Amino acid sequence: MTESGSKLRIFKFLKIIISSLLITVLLLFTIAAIRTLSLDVNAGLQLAHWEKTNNKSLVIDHHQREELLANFKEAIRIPTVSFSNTESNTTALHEFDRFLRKAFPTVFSSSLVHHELVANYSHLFWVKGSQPELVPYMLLAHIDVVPASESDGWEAPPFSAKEIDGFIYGRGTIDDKNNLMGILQALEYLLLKGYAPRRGFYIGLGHDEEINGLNGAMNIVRILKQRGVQLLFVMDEGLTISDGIIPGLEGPAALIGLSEKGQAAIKLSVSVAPGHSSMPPRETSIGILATAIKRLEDNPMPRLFGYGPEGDTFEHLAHKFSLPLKFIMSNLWLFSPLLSRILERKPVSNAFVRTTTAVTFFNAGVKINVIPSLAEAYVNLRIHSAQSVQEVLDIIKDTVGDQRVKVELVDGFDPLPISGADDKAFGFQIIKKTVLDLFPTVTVAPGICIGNTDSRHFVDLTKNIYRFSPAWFKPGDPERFHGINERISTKNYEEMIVFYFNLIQNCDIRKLPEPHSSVHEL
Ligand SMILES: CCCCCCCC/C=C\CCCCCCCC(=O)N[C@@H](Cc1ccccc1)C(=O)O
Ligand SMILES: [Zn+2]
Ligand SMILES: [Zn+2]
Repeated sequence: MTESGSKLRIFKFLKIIISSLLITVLLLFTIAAIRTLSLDVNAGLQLAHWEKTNNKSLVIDHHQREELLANFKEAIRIPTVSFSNTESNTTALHEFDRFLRKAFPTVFSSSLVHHELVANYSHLFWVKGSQPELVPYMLLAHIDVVPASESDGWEAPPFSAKEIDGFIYGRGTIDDKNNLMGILQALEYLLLKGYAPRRGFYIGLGHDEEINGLNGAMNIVRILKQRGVQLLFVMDEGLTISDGIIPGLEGPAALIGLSEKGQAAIKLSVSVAPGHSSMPPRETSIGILATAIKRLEDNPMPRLFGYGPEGDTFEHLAHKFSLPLKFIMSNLWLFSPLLSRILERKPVSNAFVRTTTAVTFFNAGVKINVIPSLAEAYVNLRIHSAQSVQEVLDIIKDTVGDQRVKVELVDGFDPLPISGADDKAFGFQIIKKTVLDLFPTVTVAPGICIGNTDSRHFVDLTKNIYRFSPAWFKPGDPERFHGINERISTKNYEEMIVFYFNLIQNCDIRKLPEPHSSVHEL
C-alpha cells in the first residue's frame, strides 16, 4: 500500500471515531435534556382527593401562646443532660416527669390515653383509636440533651431559655425538646377540643437517646414486642426544613429521612516500652499514632454518592434548581461523580457523599519526662448506606498500614434499611401532606439522616421509619446542633405544634387516596 493510501485509511478511521464520539455525546445530551425537562417526581398523591379527617383546627390565641411558650421554656430550663454512657442527670429526669404531668393535665388524665413510665425516666403513651382495625403508628422524641457550657460562647446561658429577637435559646430547643413538647402540646389541645382518634397511636419519649437509647428506646421496644404490637410507621427526629442551605436550590426543602447512616467506634492504640525522655526512641507511641491518624484524615473514605438513596434526594429537588444545576441534578446517571466533588467541599453536604471519619478521643502521656507506653485514640465513623461496618474496618486497617497500630472495633451497626417513599408509603405521604398543607412553598424530598436516632431500635416493629423534624434550618443552623447557641424561633415552635396537631388528624384516614389506594401495611 502506498503512503498516501495508508494516510487516507487512517484519516477515514479517525473520521469514523470522531463522528461516533460526536453522535454518542449528542445522544447523551439529548437524553439528559429530555430528563431535565420531564423529571418532576413531586406531583404524586398531593393532587389526589384525600379523605377529610382534619376537622379540628388550631388557631393559637394570645392566652395559648403565652401558655405554650411558658411550657416550652420550662422544659428547656430542666437540664436533662446525658453526660456519658454511665452518667445522666437523674434528678433532672425526675423533675422532667413531674413537669410533664403539670404541663399537660389533659393528656395525663384522659380516658383515651394510657401512660406508663419505662426504665424509670422514659415515657410510653398509648392513645386509643375508635377503630381498632386500623394499624397504629408511633411518634418518638427524646428527653435528654447533650452537655452545654456557657463558656463555649453562648449568647444566653444554655439552660436559661432566654428569648432574644424572637428566638428561644437553650440546649434542647432543636434537639429534641421542640419535637417532644410539640407532640404533647398538640395532643393536649386536640383532647381539649374533644378529639378522639380513629387510628390509635403511641408516643415514646426516651430518656437516653444521646447515649444510644439502650435503656429508654430499647425497653419501650421490648414492651411493645411483648404485647405483639406492629406499627404502620414510626416518626422520629431527623432531617429538617432547609432554607438556603443547599447551594443553588430555589426555596426551602423538607427532607424526610428514609434511613440513617450506620456507625462504628474504632479504637487505635500503640504500645511501646516506656523510658526516660532524655533518651527517646526515634518514634514514640504518640508519634506512631499521630501518623496513623494523619493518614486517616488525608485519605477520606471513597465517594459513594449515587450508590445509596441520596441520589433520589437530588432527583426530587432537581426541578427547583436553575440551569446548569437543574441539568446536572436531573442526570445523576451522568453527573454523580461531578456532583459528589461539589458536595464534598462542605462538612454538611460531605456527610451525604461518603462514610465520614472523625477522631474524637486522643489519650496519651503521664508525665513530662516519661516516654508514654500507651497512646490511644477513638475514631467515630458514620457509615454510608452503600457500606458496612466490616468494609469500613478493613479500609481503616489498610489505610493505617502499620502493624504497630492495633485497630479494634469497639462498637458499630450497619446503615439502617430504607423505608418506602412511593405513593403507597402511608407514613411518608402523611408527613409530606402535613408539610405541604402548612408550608406550601416547601419542596418535600426523601433523604438520609446523617445522625442516629432512637428510631433505629424499632426495626422489628415496622419497615417504615421516617426521621423528620418540622423545624426550619437556615444557614448557620446545622452548626447549632450539639453546638453553641442552639435556638428556635417562637414562630417555628408554634408551627411545630400545629404540624403535629394536623399530622395526628391526617393519620386518621383509612387508606391513601386513589389511584394508589392500598395502605402499605407493615
Ligand atoms: C446536601 C443536603 C444538605 C441538607 C442539610 C441537612 C442539615 C442537617 C440537619 C440536621 C442534622 C441531622 C441530625 C439528625 C439527628 C441526630 C440526633 C443525634 O445527634 N443522635 C446521636 C445519637 C447517638 C448515637 C451514638 C452514640 C450516641 C448518640 C448521634 O448521631 O450522634
Ligand atoms: Zn436528638
Ligand atoms: Zn442529639
